[in-house]
Amino acid sequence: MTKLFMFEKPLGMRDTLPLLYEAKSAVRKKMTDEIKLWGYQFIETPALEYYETVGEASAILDQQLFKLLDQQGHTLVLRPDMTAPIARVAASRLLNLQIPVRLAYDANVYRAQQREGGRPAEFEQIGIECIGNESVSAETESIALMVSSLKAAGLTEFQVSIGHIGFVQALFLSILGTEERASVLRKFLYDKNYVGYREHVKSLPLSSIDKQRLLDFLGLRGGIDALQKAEALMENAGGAASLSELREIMDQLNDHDAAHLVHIDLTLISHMSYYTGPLFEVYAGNVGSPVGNGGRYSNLLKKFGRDVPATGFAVHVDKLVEALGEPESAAQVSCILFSQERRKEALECAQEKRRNGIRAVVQDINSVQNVDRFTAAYQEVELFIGGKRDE
Ligand SMILES: N[C@@H](Cc1c[nH]c[nH+]1)C(=O)O
Repeated sequence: MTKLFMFEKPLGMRDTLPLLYEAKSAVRKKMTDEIKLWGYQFIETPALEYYETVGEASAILDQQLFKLLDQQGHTLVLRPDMTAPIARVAASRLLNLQIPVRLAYDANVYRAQQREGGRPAEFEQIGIECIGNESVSAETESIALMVSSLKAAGLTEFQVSIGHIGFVQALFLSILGTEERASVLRKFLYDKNYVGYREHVKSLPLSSIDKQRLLDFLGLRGGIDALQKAEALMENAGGAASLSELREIMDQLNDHDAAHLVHIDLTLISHMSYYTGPLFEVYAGNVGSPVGNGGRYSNLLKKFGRDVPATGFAVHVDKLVEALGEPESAAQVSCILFSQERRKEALECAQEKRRNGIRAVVQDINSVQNVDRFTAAYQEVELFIGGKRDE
């Protein structure tokens, strides 16, 4: 008997059919090859982690975690990102061997979704983490490698925005006084709800000068001149160090020949609350949300007993594939149809093709119901049917 909902999947879960699978694996190969060329080492970690350690460190809303219980009664989570599991591995083992350590990953992560038709709850990220590197050059390398791996994947049109959470915090706290008020404004920025932000600022019990500063803050985007405007807006609010870090990063990106792809956006706020310094996002084509993002997180490793800063990025593979557009064509596959008496010839023909890197399907014609429909999916059809031809 057919069960109701037999073909349904849990909210946010998706199947990957052949065409998309091919596109993803091509992108995956190009990106991971590029990351390896920069000396990063790929690692794998389990999909399930303890809630109390990695789950809490992951800095994502609790309601977005998939939780379950193991046989011993411990709460487990499906990892919502790879940064926290990598911090766990690095802190427990790898940092004893080398500092800084450069690690990379290609893994599925899980974030529960509240609504139907929304975002995927399981998706693939390719990314890196550079752990224990104190200097600004770690951020620059992270951005430059993200740019380089996106280019390697074939992406030509994209824009990186870079901001600094330290600057936002310093400015907001100096004007608003409390973290609670600052967090309300940050939420508007995170949602990119600038109308809501403006309305909220106007309703605050502040001097008109301070209100204007908070409104002018929204304009701190663009080229290097945005940093000058930010300096003017700061009025001793602190945050000068953040701005000079950004200046330094932009300067260094010139040497990586990537500065033209990066612009300043001091209003940038991430969904990840562990960022402590520069943070960035990359947008491409007409994909509505970032294809990748990253930044510096200085306090995460402390949760695993190692007080070192780190930085990294992750690219959302499905969004990258979406930005790259439809693949030109499906993979080329030859179809070799045979009847029993010529099976050997058919197999030899297939072997020869495969040796030359050509994909080949070998199919007994007796099991094909409709030859035209079956062969329509293949680029080339060869027949080994009937009595052997006299050579
Ligand atoms: N883990 C972050 C991306 C990142 C990697 N390293 C630093 N940040 C995310 O999923 O959004």
